[in-house]
Amino acid sequence: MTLQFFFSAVVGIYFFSLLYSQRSSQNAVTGESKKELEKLNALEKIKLAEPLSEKTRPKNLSEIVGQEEAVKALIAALCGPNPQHVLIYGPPGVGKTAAARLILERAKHTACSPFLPSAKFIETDATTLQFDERSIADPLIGSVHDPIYQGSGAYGNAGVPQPKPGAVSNAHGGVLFIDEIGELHPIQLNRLLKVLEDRRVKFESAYYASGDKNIPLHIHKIFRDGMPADFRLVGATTRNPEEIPPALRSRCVEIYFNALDKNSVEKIAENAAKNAGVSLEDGVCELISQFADNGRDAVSIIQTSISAAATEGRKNVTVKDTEWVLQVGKYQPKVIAKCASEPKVGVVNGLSVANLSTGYFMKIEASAKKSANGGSVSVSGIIESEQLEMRGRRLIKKSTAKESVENAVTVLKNVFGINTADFDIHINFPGGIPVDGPSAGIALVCAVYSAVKNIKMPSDIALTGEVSILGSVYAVGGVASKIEAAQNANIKRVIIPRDNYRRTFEDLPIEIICADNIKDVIKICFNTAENEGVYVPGEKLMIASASEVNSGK
Ligand SMILES: Nc1ncnc2c1ncn2[C@@H]1O[C@H](COP(=O)(O)OP(=O)(O)OP(=O)(O)O)[C@@H](O)[C@H]1O
Repeated sequence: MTLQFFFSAVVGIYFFSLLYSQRSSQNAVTGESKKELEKLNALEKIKLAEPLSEKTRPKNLSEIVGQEEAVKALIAALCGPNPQHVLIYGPPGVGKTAAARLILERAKHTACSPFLPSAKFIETDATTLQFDERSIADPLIGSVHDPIYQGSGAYGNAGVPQPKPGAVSNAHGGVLFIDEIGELHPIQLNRLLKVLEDRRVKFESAYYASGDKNIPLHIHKIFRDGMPADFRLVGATTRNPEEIPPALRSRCVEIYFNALDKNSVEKIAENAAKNAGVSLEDGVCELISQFADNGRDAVSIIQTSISAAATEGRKNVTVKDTEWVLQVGKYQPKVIAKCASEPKVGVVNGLSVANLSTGYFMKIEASAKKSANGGSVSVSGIIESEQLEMRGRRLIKKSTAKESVENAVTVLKNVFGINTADFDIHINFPGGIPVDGPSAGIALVCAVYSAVKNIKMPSDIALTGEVSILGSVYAVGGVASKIEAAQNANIKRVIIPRDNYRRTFEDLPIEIICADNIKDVIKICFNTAENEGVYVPGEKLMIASASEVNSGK
């Protein structure tokens, strides 16, 4: 009896002290939490003014400058009754993110759109989405927090696995924007594609048992049916289309954003100042456009100029303010290549393109010296090879420009009977512009032809087109962007492959001439009064008018 009483007393004291320590630790936690909550509320009350970056941001799609076609394509893809997934290509800072943000707002105001007013725009960046092989934490797709990782939380103690939604579920019913989507790990991309297919995320856990009564109903439902993830994907990338996995490309509408021209950069600076409620002295926008490579640079220069003016209590930005910003920011003026005013021997205007959307005007130079030693061909100014990161693989690509030079030399032999072994030929690509070899084909033939024959190449013509070793001219990519680059360089005529011709080119303020064969190209370029008497292959013709050539006469 005494022993029984003793044991009951010990057990009683044990449970009392356990209860007491639980109560006191609960009190301590509640007290600590109260203090933290007060601190958080105090932080919430502190508000700085709206950041300039938000004030200056475009407020609607009409403020997205220089991307009219791309914005039209975005509206078609996302604002109709059946929105599609979209992949946006384009250089950095040209409005891809800004346009994607605004497109959902437009869709919400379109009667036939399935996006509800509450639809969310979830933004994430693939470069910050770390890939976790064990899927313990996956901010993109979501993950299951197994009890072992939850510690002593309520679910952890009860042995309940907890599914955590990722960005794909947070975007349910809205748009998921993934910047730099080309940087996603291949396994992350495969998981994303599966979600696009199923429109929900399926979770698995070794801790889940369908008959476990401890597990709450909502968790049973998630494991059984998956978590909803019906959204439209908008991926943006600065990479080239061929570097993006075909499985992703085939599920998306592909839209191209252009590099911005001088006028667009000026307009962006002007709009940013207007949105910030600041006036600009004449010449500020013009000055910015000489230094800013893209819209982001323009806005950033404007923002700092506004801040500089504000330190003196002004709401107007002067040219001096901006000059100071450019000087302290070590901005360098952009070099905009223009065509030469005089024709020259061996100097040809070429056109190239990056991302299929950014055209470049570039010079190609050739010299040919008589050789007594069997001749030689050398090339300078090109990158010999480039390394591509492609879905986890590293590829080394040989320069296609070098191969094109070899093709051009063969064309001179095969088509024009020129013995190139009589010359030391040097071809130079000045300016460090990326050269897409095949499309420089016809320009290369003209450069070497001009150098070998010692006849001048007109300075107002630019060329793009691939040439076969038998002289046919083949279609190339990015012709519209190349023509735009030619216009900016004050070019008057552009020779393009006939298969690249589009009716819309008729409305351009620049003459577009189509060619099927390299002989046509040589006639157009060299059969000029200035070259009278110089050998030009084929019968001697007057330069055909653009309409004659374009209609194939
Ligand atoms: N075409 C444009 N029209 C209007 N504003 C622009 C344009 N391009 C850039 N901007 C301005 O620059 C800011 C940054 O541009 P944005 O983030 O949209 O570029 P991005 O193309 O998405 O670049 P990145 O690939 O580096 O993310 C925008 O918030 C906007 O203020």
